[in-house]
Amino acid sequence: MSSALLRLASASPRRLELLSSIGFDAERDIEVMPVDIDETPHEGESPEAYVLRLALAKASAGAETTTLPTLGSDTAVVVADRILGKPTSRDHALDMLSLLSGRSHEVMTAVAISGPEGLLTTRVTTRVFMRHIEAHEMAAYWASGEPVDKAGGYAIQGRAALFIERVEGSHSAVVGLPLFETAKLLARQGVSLWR
Ligand SMILES: Cc1cn([C@H]2C[C@H](O)[C@@H](COP(=O)(O)OP(=O)(O)OP(=O)(O)O)O2)c(=O)[nH]c1=O
Repeated sequence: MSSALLRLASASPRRLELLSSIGFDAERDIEVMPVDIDETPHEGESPEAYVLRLALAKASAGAETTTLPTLGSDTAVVVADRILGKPTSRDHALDMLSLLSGRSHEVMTAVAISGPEGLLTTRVTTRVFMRHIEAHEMAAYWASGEPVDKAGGYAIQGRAALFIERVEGSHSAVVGLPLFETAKLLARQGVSLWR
C-alpha cells in the first residue's frame, strides 16, 4: 500500500524539487500524477483569475482518482497585462525575452489543494526586475535549452539569474510553488512536515 502523504497533480520537476527542499521525501511522500488540461486563457480573463482557474482545474482533476490531498498549481509571467506562457519556438522565446528585458514584470503563481477542508487556494504575486539583456545573450540563452518549458521563457533558478537584479516577493513562487504559503495550506489539510 502507498504511504504517500500528498498527490502532486503536476508534470513540473521544479514543483517536486521545491517540495523536497522543505522536507518531503519525493519518492515516499509524494505521488506524482500530471493532469492534462487546456491552458488557453479565456477571452478577457485577468491573469489573476487565469492562474487561479488553472490551479483549481489541476487540483480537481488530480483529486478525482484519490483520497489523498491533491495539489495543483499554475505559474504565469505577466507583463503589461499580457500573460506569457511557455515559448513555442525560438522566435517566440526571443520575443518574450525582449519584452522582459530592462524592466520589471510580475510572476503570478496560484496553488489549490484539495483535502478534508475542501479546496483551499492561495495566489502569490512577485515582482521580478530584469536588467537589459543583449541580443547575443538572448540567442545564447535560447541555445542553452533552458527557456523551453518555462513560463516567460526563463528560469530564475538557472542561468536567468544572470539577468535578474532583484525580486520583490517569493523566490520559490517564481520557480513554481510559493513554499511558505503552500506549507500553510498543507497544514490546514492535515499534511504535516514535521514527522
Ligand atoms: C518564471 C519561471 C517559471 N518556471 C517554470 C515553473 C513551471 O514548471 C513552468 C510554468 O508552467 P505551469 O503551466 O505553471 O507548469 P507546468 O506545465 O510546468 O507543470 P504542471 O502544469 O503539470 O504543474 O515554468 C521556472 O522553472 N522558473 C522560472 O523562473
